[in-house]
Amino acid sequence: MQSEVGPLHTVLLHRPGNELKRLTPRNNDQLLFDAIPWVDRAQEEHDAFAETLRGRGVEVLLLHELLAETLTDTRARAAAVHSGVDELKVGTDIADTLRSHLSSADAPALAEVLIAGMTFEELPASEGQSLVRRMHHPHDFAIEPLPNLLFTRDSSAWVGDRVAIAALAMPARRRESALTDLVYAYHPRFSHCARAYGAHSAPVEGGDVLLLSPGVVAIGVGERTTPAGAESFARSVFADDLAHTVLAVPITQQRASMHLDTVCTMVDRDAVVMYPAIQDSLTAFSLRPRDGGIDVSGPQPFLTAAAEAMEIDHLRVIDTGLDPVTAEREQWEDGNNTLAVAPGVVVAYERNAETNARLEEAGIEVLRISGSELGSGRGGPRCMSCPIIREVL
Ligand SMILES: NC(=O)NCCC[C@H](N)C(=O)O
Repeated sequence: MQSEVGPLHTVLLHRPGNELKRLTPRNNDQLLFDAIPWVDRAQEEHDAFAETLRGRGVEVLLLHELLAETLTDTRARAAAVHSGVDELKVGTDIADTLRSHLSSADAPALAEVLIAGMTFEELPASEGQSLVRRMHHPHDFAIEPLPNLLFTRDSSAWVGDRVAIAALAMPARRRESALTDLVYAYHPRFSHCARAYGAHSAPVEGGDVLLLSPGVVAIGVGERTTPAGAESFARSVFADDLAHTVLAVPITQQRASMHLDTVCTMVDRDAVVMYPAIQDSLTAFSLRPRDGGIDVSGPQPFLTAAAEAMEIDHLRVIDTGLDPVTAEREQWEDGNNTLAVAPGVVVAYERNAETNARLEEAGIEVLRISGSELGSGRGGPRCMSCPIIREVL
């Protein structure tokens, strides 16, 4: 994977399932959703998203299916049971009960529990009633559900022929990368894939990683990816010879711009769609390998640093030309979060009518999908997809 826009060959999605049914007005903030999605409709929207990609010749892999296949491997099962049970949270008695329950579940059932979680009420009956079980509300989670698994972009990201397992910043999402890690480690399809970064490193989330051109990676640093994460990610891609320049891009630490791809995504070889409010203020530090270390220069304007590193005259910005209120509304609804399936062809939420119209005026083909329910987790087509293979441009 060397770019954001090379013809998309294979992508990893997660069709939302029962984990979304765990969301309530009491837990949605902690689980990073802004509303309570209508699950059947979210699934329909997601199916239509997958069909749009298949219609363009893209091979769609579904994470739940891959995980169930992975868990037929006994080593993967052992690691999965280990990662699913938090002994500090449930105490030793329940941890033992849970481990033996999960160890005896078949692969699809185990995959389902690891994704949808388990409440104390759903725990298998055991002898006696431990203090932990008696003091927890029956609807509290013994295993937390993973509703944000839908956003496959964030828990792993491919750079070149290597996969980076993200180190996720938010507690509600940390367990996601344990599952993607298992799939890449034990699923036969990935048995030969090499790693670029590890889940036990400083926080880096895939939504912050943009492959601007072969050898040039931009990393947003803000609410999720930390400066230390960007630095160690750069060290890792330099060591593996996957990049010659990493741009570390400070973004505002707030929910509306939680990842770099919420304000800027590539729509063509030399073009981005960008939230107008940040266009002039976005900056970047340029990191390059030097003498076994890292040389840091800047900061300079992001567009200048990007064009220089990409060796192009300038990076075209699709000037969405929106009034500030419309721009803010459409940015919040992931108007800037497009997924390119080929240079100049992107998938976007239909609701961002004005941004999409401006993309089309600039010559970009827009494949519209509906996302009224999918968007309640605050993520668009790019967030909901992890490209695995793109053709080289
Ligand atoms: N790349 C992205 O921007 N992903 C969207 C993640 C949304 C999710 N609810 C989160 O807060 O992490």
